[in-house]
Amino acid sequence: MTKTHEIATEQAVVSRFYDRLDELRALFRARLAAVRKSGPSGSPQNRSERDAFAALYEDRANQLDAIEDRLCFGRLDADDGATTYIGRIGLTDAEHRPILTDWRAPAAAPFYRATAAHRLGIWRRRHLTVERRKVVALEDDLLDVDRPAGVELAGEGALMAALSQGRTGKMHDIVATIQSEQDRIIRSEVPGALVVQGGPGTGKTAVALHRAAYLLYSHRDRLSKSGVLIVGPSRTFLRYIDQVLPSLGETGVVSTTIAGLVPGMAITAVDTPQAARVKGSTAWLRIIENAVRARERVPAADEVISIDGVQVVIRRDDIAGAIAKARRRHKPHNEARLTFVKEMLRVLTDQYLVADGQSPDSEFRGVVSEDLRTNRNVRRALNIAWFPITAEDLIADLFAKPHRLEQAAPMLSPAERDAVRRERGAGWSVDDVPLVDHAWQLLGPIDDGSRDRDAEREREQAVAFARDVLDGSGAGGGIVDAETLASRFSAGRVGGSTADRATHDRDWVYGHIVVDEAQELSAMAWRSLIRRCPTRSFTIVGDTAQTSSAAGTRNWEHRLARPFGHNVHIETLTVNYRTPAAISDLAVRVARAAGLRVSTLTPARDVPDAIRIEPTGPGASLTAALRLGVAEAAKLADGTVVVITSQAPSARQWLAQYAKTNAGLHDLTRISVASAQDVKGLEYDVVVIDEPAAILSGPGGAADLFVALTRATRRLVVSHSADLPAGFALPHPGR
Ligand SMILES: Nc1ncnc2c1ncn2[C@@H]1O[C@H](COP(=O)(O)OP(=O)(O)OP(=O)(O)O)[C@@H](O)[C@H]1O
Repeated sequence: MTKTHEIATEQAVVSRFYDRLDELRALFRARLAAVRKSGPSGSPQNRSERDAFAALYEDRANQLDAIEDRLCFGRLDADDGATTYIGRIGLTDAEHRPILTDWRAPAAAPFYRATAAHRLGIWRRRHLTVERRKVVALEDDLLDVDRPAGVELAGEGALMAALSQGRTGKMHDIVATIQSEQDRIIRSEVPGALVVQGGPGTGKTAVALHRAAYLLYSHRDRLSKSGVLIVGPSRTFLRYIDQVLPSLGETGVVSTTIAGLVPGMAITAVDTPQAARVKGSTAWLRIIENAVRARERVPAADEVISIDGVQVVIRRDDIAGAIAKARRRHKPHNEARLTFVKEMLRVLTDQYLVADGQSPDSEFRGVVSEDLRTNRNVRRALNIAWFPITAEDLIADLFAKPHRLEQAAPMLSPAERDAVRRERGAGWSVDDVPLVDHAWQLLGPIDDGSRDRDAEREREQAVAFARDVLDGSGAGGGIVDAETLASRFSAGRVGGSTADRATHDRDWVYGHIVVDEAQELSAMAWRSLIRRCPTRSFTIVGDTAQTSSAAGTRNWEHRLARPFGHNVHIETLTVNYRTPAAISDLAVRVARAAGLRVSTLTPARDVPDAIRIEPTGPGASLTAALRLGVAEAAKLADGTVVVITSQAPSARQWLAQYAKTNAGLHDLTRISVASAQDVKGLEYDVVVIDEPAAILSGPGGAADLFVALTRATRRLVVSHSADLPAGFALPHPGR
């Protein structure tokens, strides 16, 4: 058969898959519309079934809508004559016979694993390149050279084609070209923490995301209820990866940064390396506990308070007893405070009634207790003894008030305590987030009654709705009243998707957590994550050579031993799929010369003229870099350019001004400006680095320069007026 015929044959198959996809989309949309049309009436059971079906149809319709490009990308031909088509999702025909196999199904594994040496019963693996529903190319890997094939051998053509494409600013899935070392990790059933260590561009992020999709597929029952959390280094990074899982048909995943773990904390401050190191230590588990305990204290002396001429004494012994009683409840501080206050009010009410000549069982007991509760002096005295406080206030106080920190943190040296000193209102840093998170666990929310009021309002609405249902349907008949019905409604309520509920619940426990750029996490940040997944089912990806945070790690075993014990399995990726060989080699040389312990990197490809070094006059490097960036962007037919500089704010101003004065002259949408920190985990077609020596001597040091040097998929341009750091000398200098 000629190649054209082969393509036509495959086109017929692929068109059938798209027809079926369209049919299913229409089917689920119609079902969803029908369920929604049935309205809110019906028995409570009908109503909750209706909600469940609506959620199911909506999920499936959304999933089918998200799948469009490259629905089918592969075909396996087995020795026994069977043919299997591999796609992003599985499809069955109208008679429920499988026609397309999900890439995550066991039957699809040979597509990624089979080699000539280990054929796994497969003689041909075919890559289909499909653009807008049209089959445009075929590439075959013949695993049994004795078998004839109609088309020429294509080897790694599909992979190379994928790697050479212009970048769009969004990460794409790699489902059609996953390599076998990556597939092993994606499908790994390792319990506990699976660490994927690898140099830049080795596909760690891609592997982590595909593993999340794989786990959601193969452990759907468990994970669809608990959900998967993805933790990335920045919001920009999360935006960069946000299409990957939907394109694989998975929409129910929550993503966040460490900073985003505590809602409402705006990160505006940056810690010194010394402060970051101190704040990352698990000594804070004890320090914060001490700080909370310091808000539960027996006063120095008894206090006499007069209420309407009757005297009551707030006795130290009574306070000590009430504190002990409240602590025995093992509830968070703000919640346990209710027990403390209740106990003190009981004691004070007794005192008052006796002092007023009444019996302790007096019918006025309730009134007296309420008077005491609302009395300003009583309130103040009880607050001093058991202070209601938010997590943010507790931590801000520790930083701002040296005596409080000294009291809570005797294990820190005076220099360490000084390092974390910060005025109130000076803003939060990312290293503060795990501390506030831990404080929140020990404190809980302050109960100001608003939660009760909200719950009460919600309940009133539920009862009103239940009454309507009873009136409208004639159901109940004295067997069930509106209140009971309302309770049943709320018990069986469908409260949005798992991802929605997880996002809004601070105590949510996930079934699995994926952590990217995990080398940056401090020991305290690991605590925050473990609390969100106590089963310790984690995929952890990172590169210890790229660590820039002083609180991060350079050794996985060391950092993960405490939170995970022996449950840590480390895998390594070595092939660099991103950077052309010349750039990859340069980056490794510079990093090693700067003292980084860089993992071995084997570049998957090279491109000619990948490096250009541009010396400039003193002080002219940044402007030169920006001009070079603009020129590179003008040359690109597709793709993105970034100028990485330690002076990002000035560079942004320059670019904005340039855009104004050269309006219409250049398309500046392809070019952006960033610091080395900003580009962690990201990639661009062309990278222009301004003054590498300045990045090397900046806060992130060699790791930041290594990150900057490894972002380019096509070309690296270096602008410098200062001497280049060691390792830059090119074996064959670029122009
Ligand atoms: N099997 C593959 N097929 C096609 N593209 C791949 C494959 N593996 C990785 N890539 C591509 O290589 C690039 C680098 O991958 P990725 O960002 O996952 O690397 P990384 O190891 O996380 O890098 P870094 O440490 O710099 O963040 C991406 O464009 C990714 O799509």
